[in-house]
Formats: sequence, structure tokens, C-alpha cells
Amino acid sequence: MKLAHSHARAVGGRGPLLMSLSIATSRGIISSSASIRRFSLASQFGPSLSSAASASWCGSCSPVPGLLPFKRELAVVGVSAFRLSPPSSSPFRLGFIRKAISGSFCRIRVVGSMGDLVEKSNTADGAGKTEADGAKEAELLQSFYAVPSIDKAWTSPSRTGKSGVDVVVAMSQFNLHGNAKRTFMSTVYIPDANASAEDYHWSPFPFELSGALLIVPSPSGSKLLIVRKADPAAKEATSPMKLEIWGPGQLLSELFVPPSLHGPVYADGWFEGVSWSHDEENIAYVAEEPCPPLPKYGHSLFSSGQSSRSEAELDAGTWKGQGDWTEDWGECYTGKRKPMLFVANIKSGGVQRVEGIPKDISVGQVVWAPPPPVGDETQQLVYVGWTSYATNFNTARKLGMKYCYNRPCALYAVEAPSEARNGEQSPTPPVKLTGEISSAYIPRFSPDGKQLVFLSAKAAVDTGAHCATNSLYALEWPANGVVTASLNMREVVPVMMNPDTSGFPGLYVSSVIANPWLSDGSTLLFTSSWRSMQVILGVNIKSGTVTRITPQESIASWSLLGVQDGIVLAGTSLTSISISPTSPPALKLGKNLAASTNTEKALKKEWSWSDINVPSLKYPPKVETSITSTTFEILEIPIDEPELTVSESAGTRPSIEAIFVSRKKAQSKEQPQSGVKLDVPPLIVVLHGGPHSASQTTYSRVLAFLSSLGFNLLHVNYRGSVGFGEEPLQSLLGNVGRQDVGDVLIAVEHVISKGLAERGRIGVIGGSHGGFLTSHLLGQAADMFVTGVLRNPVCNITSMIGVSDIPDWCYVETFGKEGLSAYSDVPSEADLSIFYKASPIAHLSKVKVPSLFLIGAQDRRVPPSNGLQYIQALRSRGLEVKVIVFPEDTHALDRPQSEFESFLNVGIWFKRFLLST
Ligand SMILES: CC(=O)N[C@@H](C)C(=O)N[C@@H](C)C(=O)O
Repeated sequence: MKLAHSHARAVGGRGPLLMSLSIATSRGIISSSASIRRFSLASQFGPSLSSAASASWCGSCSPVPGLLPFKRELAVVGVSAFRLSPPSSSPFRLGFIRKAISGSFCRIRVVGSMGDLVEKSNTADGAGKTEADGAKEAELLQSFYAVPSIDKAWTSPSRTGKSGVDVVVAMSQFNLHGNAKRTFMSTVYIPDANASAEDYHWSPFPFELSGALLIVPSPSGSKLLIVRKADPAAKEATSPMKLEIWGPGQLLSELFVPPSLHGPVYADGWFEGVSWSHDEENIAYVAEEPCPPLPKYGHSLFSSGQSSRSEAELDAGTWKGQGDWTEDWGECYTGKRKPMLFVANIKSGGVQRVEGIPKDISVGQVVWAPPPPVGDETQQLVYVGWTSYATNFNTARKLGMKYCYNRPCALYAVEAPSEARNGEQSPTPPVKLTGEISSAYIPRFSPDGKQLVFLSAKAAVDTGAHCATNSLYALEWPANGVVTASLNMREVVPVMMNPDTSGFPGLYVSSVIANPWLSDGSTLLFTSSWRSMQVILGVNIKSGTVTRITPQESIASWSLLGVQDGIVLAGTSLTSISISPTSPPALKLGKNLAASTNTEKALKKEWSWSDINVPSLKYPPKVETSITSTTFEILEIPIDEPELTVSESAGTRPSIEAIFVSRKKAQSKEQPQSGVKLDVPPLIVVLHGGPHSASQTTYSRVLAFLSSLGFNLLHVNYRGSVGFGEEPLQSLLGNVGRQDVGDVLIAVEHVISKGLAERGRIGVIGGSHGGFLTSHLLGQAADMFVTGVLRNPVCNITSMIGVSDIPDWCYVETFGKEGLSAYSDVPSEADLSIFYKASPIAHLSKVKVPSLFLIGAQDRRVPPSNGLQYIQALRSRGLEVKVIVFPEDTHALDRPQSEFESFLNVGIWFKRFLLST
């Protein structure tokens, strides 16, 4: 194959777009130019392209017969280019040129800042036909981005003086042009639990909140904290932080915190913690420790005989060095400094650091303890503390925190700084509250202040799995506020080892709202994974009874947003339009019909749920068509393996679940472009990462987009996924690359045997551990899949261990529980050989199909070198590989433009391989 390069320049203005193009083909360089009417581009690609001032491409193209007609026809066939950056910045980043020249298709690769590495051109055999339709897919994908998501809601007692609840709903929409997320708020007053939708009073418009790091209403709803950078243009670490305190009608005060006191406030959803004191006069929060002063060099150039010069003049001749390296918490925490505790007094405007916390502890998730007895001034805070070095692995390094619940942590109580003491605190050392339990986090006090409830991931810490089944504990808080290390502690909900398929599978909780209590004062609500769903659970902390309060018959996913006076606010993927993980989230209101009796039976049975229609929320017609044409079911698939690692003690046959999303029959008009009549749409197998996470029936805009292109989707929850009990989860440790691969193949064979998928028309996609599985499957089951898409995949654990922020993951997933003791910062030759054998690279020689790779250059979890080594090996075997590297993306590849470009290419890629034959 000969490489070809093209360069094009398009010059904007109000008239026609002048485009000049030079293409190097095997026949030499051909230059051409074309006049393209702006309206035709605008109508095909939307206003984003019509506003573009310039574009340049270079790319590859197979020999194009009769290229010259290109000049004449270019305007007609179109340039599918997606300009996502403002005209003044970079040129078009991605695009395809489709040209019907003598029946052949030519794709021109665009190299922009995203670094598309495609080196294979499409030829007259039609391989490029679907890819060339990028503009249509881009438009469709954009309409999915137009749908807002519901992120959070805050409830407070109504300020009307009547009964009822005020709700603030925070929603967001991606701003693709700005490569940012746009957050906006709407408010609604719900008169009472029995009111009908017409009685809800919504604010006429939502209002946008830009630049807010955190938004936290006070418990009474009468004050609102908004945290921002004081200087929006400054780099985060150097800007003072601004704490704005708002009242119902005006700004009450603004507090500026200099970087010498602390750096950016943590808003990461994990260390993050903001808590209003009971009198709503103090706010405790978590922020980065200040940067130490950096060494200065160059003084000598000015110092001798220049003593009359000012500091500023001296500074002009100095420069700052780097100072010592400080370790951070890995992926997503690059450059972020240790989280520390602070308290702001909103009356005086003073901010104080909480003293006495040992240096090697990172803190987070702070809450105020109940108010002290009358006469005692001492207020206390409860926080989570993580030691810098995980004690469950023999290492001197800080291991990555993101998605890793296996980092030991404990709850501590400490005296809050007091204004009265004017900063002169006697730093009494904090008291560790949770004894020998290896993990304690998300503390919440019961409304009467007598119980401190918290979650534990001790099953993860003790086995080394990065995520495992939770347990829930309660501590008795002393009425006199005198805390000791030996408060009474009891386990309220234990780890479920091997639940049966219809029963409670155990707790899998990643966050709990600030006030999660029902009005009985003893029922705590939260969202938890339940097999392939998310449900809302109620736990009575006195009896330990766990109740699923969301409808038993629902297979949609629900998440808790707020609780107030017997009203529960939830978000769900269940809408009035259809029931599907391809349906965007909606708001639901739940009430307990027998709330007054408060019996556990009532809690279980008597919940009624109704829609809260958000009036401003409209779906673009394409999205509506798409969601009404999909349906889904959860398949239970038996696992018949000779050497089962899961005990069958529960007497049930082991099984896994998979979510099957399909096109409704009525939609089967959509025929692939080749015109071949097919019985079932092609299938994309979707594999989650972790491996200890799960695919759930929650809405995903990008998967909804894939489904709307005409594919069925099969999300496989292989053993090891969360939500199914601890024993099946643990069965995967030490068996990755075998058991999980086997489970996926069983699921695929299952749908084939049921006539839901056809051999030869199946693709697979996965990220991270899901990419590990995808590459394993392309090698180990080379005849099953037509193509694969891999997002930051683990391809070679041997090399990952040296560079990843989670070397412990490599040991535990490969060695099993023994990985805890086998762990070494200097892996032995024998260890490396075991890592190699468990890795997809060991099966590379069997791969025979093309693949698409999406790589984040800033990924510290599975560094890009891992995928790139595998990619080069595939290329050296002559296989077609398309690679897009996102220079500024981390592991999740979730920056708006990156996600858009990724899934647009995924859609086009799957269309090419699954719909064009
Ligand atoms: C614990 C962890 O991050 N493991 C990675 C290998 C992985 O698979 N990550 C998942 C959570 C992902 O989807 O990124």
C-alpha cells in the first residue's frame, strides 16, 4: 500500500468557501481547488462548520482513479469535517472526504491535534462506504448531546410557610464547542406528597451557573455556598479560592482564601466534603494543602552591590526551581496536593486549618458531629483519613485512589477550630473511631445524633480487590460528646457472600446524599447496585433490615437524589416515553403510603412513584425516535463449566446476567447499505472495566447513539462484576483472561442460540479491563468477532506494572488473593512471566480482524504505552488498525470533544464492519 497525503485549505468569508486540495497518490501529487457553497456545508455539517475560517488536512488515500473530477464534484459529495474548536485555534481535527469517483470511495485522513494514526485507506471494494457517512452520524450524535442529564437535586422544607418541599435540580449539558460541561439549575415547589404534577411550580427557566466548583445549600435551605476560583483565568493552584455565601435574595458574604492558606477546594466526589455546622455559621471543607515555597535561583546575578533594588526588581532576575517531587493519588489526581481540613466562619470571614491531624494522613468526607451539650463550646468534626501508604500491600508508594476502594481508611473525630480561641488551638490529637476495621468511610449521623453510620469496604481491603461488597456499621455516639477509641460499634449489614438470584445481593454503594434519612429517623436510604440494575435501598439501622423501595417489577435503574418529609426524589432511566437504558434520565417522586405507621412491612410494600416532568426538558426528535424504537431485557445465562470456582453452596446453578438492548421489530426497515436482508441486526458486545464494576440499565448517551445506528447491544456482567454477591466477585481474582473471557463467550453463544444474534456479524467494545477482555477475545476467539474497539486497554500486564498507578491491581487480578503477599515494587522474573501469560499480548498471534483503538495520552491507570505496544505488534502483522490518540485525556476519555470524537468513530467503524457486508 502506498501512502498518500493531502493538504487542503479552506478560506472562510461570507461567500463560497474556497478550498484547495493537494493529494499525493501513487501517481504523484495532484493539486486541485474547488469552490464550495457555504450553505451546502452548513446544511450538511451544521453551523459549526459554516463558522470555520480555515481548515487543513493531510491524510492517506489509496490510488484514486480519475482524481481530477474531484475538483468538480467535491462540493456535491461533501467534506465530513467536524470543527470543534473556535476558528482562531486549531484547524479541523477530524474528517473524511467522500468522493464517488468511478464508483470508488476515497477517505482522506485528517491529522489534527488529536493525532489520528490511520494508515489504511479505503478502496473501491466498498470498505469505506459507511465511514464516509460521518456527517449524518455526527449530526445524530450531536442530538444525543443536546439532552441534559440530571446530576443532583437538593430538597429543603418549603419557605412558603406552608407544607411542601422546595427542590433545586442541577442539570448539565455538554458544550461541545467549548469542550466543557454546562451546569444549570431549575427549581420546583412540590406542595405535598399527594399533589399531582399540575400542582408543581417550576421556575420558568433554568439558570446557568458557570465556574462553580461546588454548590452546597445549608440544611435549612436558607443559605447557599458556592465555591469558585477567585480569578477564573488563573491556573487552579495559583488562584485564591472564593467562598460565596448566598441568602434567598442576595449575596451575604464572600470569603477569599489565599493560596498560602490552601489550594483548590476538593470537588472530586471522593475526598470532597463540605459540611454546614448545625447553627449554619461555620462550614467545614476539604482543600489542597498549600504549595511549599519553590527554591529561587539567580539571586547572585543581582545581589552583590544591588541592595537598593526592590524585591520585585530582584524577582525579575530570578527564576523558580521545581522543588521536591511530591507523590499524588494517581489517575485523576495528577498534580493535586494532599487533602486537608479547613473551617470557614461566615460571620467573621475567617478560615482556619484544622490542627492536629498527622502529616501522613489525607483527609476527606468531613461532617459535623452533633452539637455539644449546653455549656460546652467544643464542636467536633468527623472525617475519613487515609494513610499515604497502603498498609495491605508492602510498598513505599502512594497507590492510585480512583475506583480503588481497597485503600485502608478509618474515621476520626477531631475538635473543630474555634474563633473564640482565635486560632490558638491546643491540637488535641484526633481520636480513631473505627478500631481495627480496615475501611470506614461516608460517615452520616442519625437525625437524633445518637448513631454514627458508615460504610466499609473491608472486603476489598482485606482481599486486595479494587472494589468489593460493602458492609454497613453503626457507632453509638455519646450524649456528652466525649469520644473515645472504644465506642460501641456494630455491623448493621454484613457482606453478602453468595446470595440467591432473587434476593438482596449485598451493598454496593459509592455515594450517600447529605441527608439520607426517612422521617422515622432510623431508615437510611441510598443507591446501590443490584445485579444489572441500580436500586434505592432503605436500611433500618436498628434492625438491619434491608428493603428495596424502588418498584420490584422495574428493571430500569434508579438513583436517590433527595429525601424530605416523607418525599423521596429519584432519578431514573425510566421515562414515560419508553423503558430502556437508551432513555435519558427522568425525575420521579416516591412516597410511602403507610408512612405514618412506619412499620418495616409498610416500608417494603407501600411505595408509590409518579413522574415529575421537567418542563424545560425536551428531546430532539431524532433522540425521541431512537428511544421509542429500542427495548431491553436482562438475560439470565447459566454457566456450565467443569471446574467452577464459585461454590454452589446456595444450591443454585451459577449464572451471569447480560443486558440485551434491541431494536424493536417495527424498526427493521433500516436495512444496511449493502441492501442485504438480515433477520437480526448486528450485535455489539459491550464489556465494562474494573473488572469489579458492572454494566447497568442506566442511560448512556453514547451507547444510545450506537443502538440508534441500528445495532443490538449485549452488555455482559461476567463473574467478578459488582452487584451479585462477594463469592462470585472474588472468583475472578487470579482468573482474569480465562474465567471472564469464558463468561463473555458463554453469553454470546447464548444469544446466538436464542436467535438474537448471527455469527459473523458480531463486534466487541470495551475500555480498560473491558479492553483487556476485548483484546483477549480477538485473540482467543478469533472467529467470533468481526472487529473490536478498545479504549485504553490493558494489553500487557508485564509492562503495565512498571508504570501504572495501580501495580497492586496487576498482582491481585493475576495472582488472586495471594497477590497481597506476593506484591513487590520490584517484580521478579517469575512474576513477570505470570503477568505475560495472563495478558492479551500472549494471544496476539491469533488475532486476525481489524481494530480501532482510542488512547488517552495522559492516562496514568493504563498508560498509553500499553495499548501502543499492542497496536504496533498488530500492525507488524499487517492487520488494519485505526488509532486515535487524545493528547490531553486521562483514562476515562470523557472530555466532551474526546468522547464525541471517540464514539462518532466507534459508530462509523462498527457500521463499516458490521453493516456493510
Ligand atoms: C481499578 C481500575 O481502574 N481498573 C482498570 C484496569 C479498569 O478497568 N478501570 C475501569 C474502572 C474503567 O472503566 O476505567
